[in-house]
Amino acid sequence: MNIYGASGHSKVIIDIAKSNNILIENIIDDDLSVNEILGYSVKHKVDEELLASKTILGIGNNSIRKRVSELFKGAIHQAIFHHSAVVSPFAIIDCGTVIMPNASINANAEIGKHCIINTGAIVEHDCVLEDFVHISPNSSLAGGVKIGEGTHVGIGASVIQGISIGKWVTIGAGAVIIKDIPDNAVVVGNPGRIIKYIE
Ligand SMILES: CC(=O)SCCNC(=O)CCNC(=O)[C@H](O)C(C)(C)COP(=O)(O)OP(=O)(O)OC[C@H]1O[C@@H](n2cnc3c(N)ncnc32)[C@H](O)[C@@H]1OP(=O)(O)O
Repeated sequence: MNIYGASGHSKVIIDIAKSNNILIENIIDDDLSVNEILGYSVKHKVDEELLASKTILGIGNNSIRKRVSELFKGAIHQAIFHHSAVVSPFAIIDCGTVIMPNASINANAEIGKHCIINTGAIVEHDCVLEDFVHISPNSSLAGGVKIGEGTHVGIGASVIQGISIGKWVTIGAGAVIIKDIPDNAVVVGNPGRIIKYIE
């Protein structure tokens, strides 16, 4: 497996690979100042061979992860799960998605491509997450929540059952979402209130 990006997020991906005995073949980053991560050397050459190879994107920022994914010409590594994550056999998890330690994904949840379900996050039954979503550590989605492309749910946030959250929304740390949220909104607090929109 290749990992593109040598960030903090990549460190946890390396942990997951090691926990599953997945061989890490290359770690690549276009930042020439980054030469090593957790004892692995970092390469900088992004060539056609790499872009045709199955790769996990170690990029935490959702919009940058989307932009970089478009370079990979359909070569996406399967989803990877830390061995401590609990993933229902009735859940559907698409390629490139990373499920961090102690996360739980319950029955009939559907998670798109290149999502991050971070440490200890809970995605309850019947949730539907589009591509490039990030559910931060210790945040919880109750049953049947829908989340649009590129949305970031901040650390420790909660979303009650049946809520629809739009695309490219930012939910602040610790927010409690009890109403539907439109695209591009930034929401904070309990109950969650929209403070601005970011295109
Ligand atoms: C493994 C990992 O590290 S995963 C990464 C996890 N990271 C996160 O969860 C980060 C989530 N980000 C946040 O919570 C941010 O504060 C954001 C995105 C909501 C807002 O950030 P900014 O756009 O920079 O807003 P800014 O800091 O200027 O705050 C604007 C207002 O909202 C308030 N505010 C910001 N964040 C929050 C929050 N989480 N809860 C309550 N109020 C908040 C500020 O106090 C400020 O209020 P004021 O105008 O009355 O002074």
